[in-house]
Amino acid sequence: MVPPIPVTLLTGFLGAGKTTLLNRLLNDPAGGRIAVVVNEFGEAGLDHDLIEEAADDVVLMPAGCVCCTTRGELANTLMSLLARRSRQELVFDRVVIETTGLADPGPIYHTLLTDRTLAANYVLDGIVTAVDALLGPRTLDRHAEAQAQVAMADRIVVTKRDLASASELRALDARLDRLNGTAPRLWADKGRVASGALFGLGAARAPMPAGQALDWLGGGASHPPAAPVADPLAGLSGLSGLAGPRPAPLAMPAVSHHATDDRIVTASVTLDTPIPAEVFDHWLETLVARRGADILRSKGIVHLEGLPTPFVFHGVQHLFDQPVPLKDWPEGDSTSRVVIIARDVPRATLEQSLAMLHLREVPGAGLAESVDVVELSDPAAAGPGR
Ligand SMILES: Nc1nc2c(ncn2[C@@H]2O[C@H](COP(=O)(O)OP(=O)(O)OP(=O)(O)O)[C@@H](O)[C@H]2O)c(=O)[nH]1
Repeated sequence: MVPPIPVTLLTGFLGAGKTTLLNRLLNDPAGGRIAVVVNEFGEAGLDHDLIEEAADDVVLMPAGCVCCTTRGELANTLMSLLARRSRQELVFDRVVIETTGLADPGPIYHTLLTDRTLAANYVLDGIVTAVDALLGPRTLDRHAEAQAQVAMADRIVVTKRDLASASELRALDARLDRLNGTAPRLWADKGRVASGALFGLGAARAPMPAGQALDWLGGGASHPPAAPVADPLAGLSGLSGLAGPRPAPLAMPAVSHHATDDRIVTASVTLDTPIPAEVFDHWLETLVARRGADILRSKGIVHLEGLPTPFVFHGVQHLFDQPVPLKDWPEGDSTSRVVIIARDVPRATLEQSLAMLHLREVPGAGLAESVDVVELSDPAAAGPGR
């Protein structure tokens, strides 16, 4: 079977430096040959004009925002890329979709997953979000889209470092920690990042080594990108936001106290014993049914009862890619770890939901209500996350 083509979603607010980054990525040998999908916002087609290399491999989509008005168009564009590839008119190993600054990555991911032909031929490699070191904080104050782009990211690239003071950089760093403590962070110098740092992020569907999965699940904020985790157990325990049996060298960031960032909340759980499959399914179904639209990212390494190795799962909003089996997992280790990043869901609600994973069987109606349903089903309860 031909392996699916990895797709990178390059997102970030207007002017954050996406095109500058993309121009560098096109020259990164680690990326192989890259087909680029960009879209015009307005009529200028500015991005297209700015992309210097690989002109034949750049596909310009019609005007409109890639996340909503042109979802069908995006599907058509990706299909046309496939057709041109099979006719050997285009040769490429991966696709980068540069979204407009206002785009929410969720619907694009939706397109990739739900169109049967696209899903068979493409797989999301990762979401890369550019954040402007100088203007980023103000943008985050004002635009929920910018917060969502950060919260959903697998990698955050801070751009224009040369324009910000050391204290501004520290403040931004702390803020990004709060919005997304699980995505490794790097700095781009006029678009330059370490070779390969933005590709092969682990969301792609392939058996994944344990260390890589842990890195993907979140090694904590770091720049340069986090080194592979030498001791998978240490990495895993360190990601827990809850008290665990092991020390937590990479503790989850504290919940934001900034007024606007309070809308984005991360909660996580670590479990030492395998989870009954029905409990896991029930938990996920309940969460998605009640809060699917508010779940920006969910990811985890999950050890189910009766299975020899854990698998990696990840989702954007209510959509989930195929679970990926993990290889090289330490024998005898049954640790599971699940992280949820949500918007407008109280932290206590997320933690209550995650607590369901400790159950040994699917709760009956009475227990379900006491554990999660009351909170989860009550949108009025969704105030600023705590
Ligand atoms: N000083 C400085 N300027 C940068 C850096 N990276 C990008 N820029 C500048 O920032 C401006 C915006 O960069 P773009 O790459 O066009 O940003 P974009 O996110 O693609 O912009 P839109 O497509 O309009 O959303 C350009 O003038 C870049 O030259 C950097 O590291 N330092």
